[in-house]
Amino acid sequence: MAECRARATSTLQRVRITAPSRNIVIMEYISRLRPLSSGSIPSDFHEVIRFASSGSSKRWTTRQRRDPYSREATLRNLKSRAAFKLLEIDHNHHIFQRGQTVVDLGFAPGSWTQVAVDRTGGNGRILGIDILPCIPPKGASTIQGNFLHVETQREVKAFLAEDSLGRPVDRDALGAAGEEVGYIDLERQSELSASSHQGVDDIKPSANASAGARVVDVVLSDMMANTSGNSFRDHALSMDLCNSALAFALDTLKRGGHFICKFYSGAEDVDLERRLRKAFEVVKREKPRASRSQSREQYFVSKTLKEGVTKQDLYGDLYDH
Ligand SMILES: C[S@@+](CC[C@H](N)C(=O)[O-])C[C@H]1O[C@@H](n2cnc3c(N)ncnc32)[C@H](O)[C@@H]1O
Repeated sequence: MAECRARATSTLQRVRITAPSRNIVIMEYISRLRPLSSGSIPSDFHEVIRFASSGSSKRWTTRQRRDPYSREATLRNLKSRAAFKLLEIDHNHHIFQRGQTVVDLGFAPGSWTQVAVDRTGGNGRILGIDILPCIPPKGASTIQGNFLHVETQREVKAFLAEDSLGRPVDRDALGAAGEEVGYIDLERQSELSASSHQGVDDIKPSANASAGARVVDVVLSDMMANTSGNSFRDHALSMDLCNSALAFALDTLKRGGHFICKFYSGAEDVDLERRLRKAFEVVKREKPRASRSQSREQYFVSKTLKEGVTKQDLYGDLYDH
């Protein structure tokens, strides 16, 4: 069954890559005309954090209203309060630089993606993946699919291997300077180009796509399904997601690249930490202040991929696809 479905909304362009097994459709946000101004992402976010309380109100809505991170996220046009976790991690560990390629696993609703777009200076290459359908934040491309499925990961690698995909788009190439290009124009343009030359609908993955091109500077994973209340089950699922994300990162990160992943603490997180230490120069556990104190979530911040480490070194043939 196709996991990645075609979706189109205004200012989105449909891009088809011919994957080995089937056609997939990826949403590429073509309108990089108005990247987030740096003023949209709080540089004074620690001021917000200072006012945070761990206050436990009974009702979620009341909690949201009282939560300074939620209020601040709304004011700053951020998709969710989760942005403040990544902002704190970046503040402490200096993850992002201008022009980087960033893969954001479990991106929806998109606040980490917004931070990545902003922190890479509006000219980075940002790709989000989520099992849920979600409109890409401005300046990012997204793929909908279950990241635990081999096919989804192949599609992500095929996208990354095509250097032209997900890059900032030249406004003048799309329409007259200063003019907003609408969805219908983009659709029409896409139809026209498909008939006249090799357009985005005909791009074949490069030969190195399935081998995993090492073009990524940062892999983020905030993936987690809704918690079930069964802490053993939640921990086990979280470990599956983290290990899958790490195996992917080892295939796609450049040497010196960084990997940040959320995990639900439990008996097996020491095994994950051991693997991370084999692969990265620096590994830290973080509990950002925006992470609710009653939640078992924590983050591994792993910096500087060591030379020559492969997923086979850490997992044998477990993720051999
Ligand atoms: C906590 S949310 C991420 C929030 C996001 N970082 C943000 O800032 O908006 C976790 C996301 O992981 C996604 N997710 C969970 N399991 C997944 C899977 N197997 N494949 C892809 N996405 C998954 C969920 O759909 C959800 O959107």
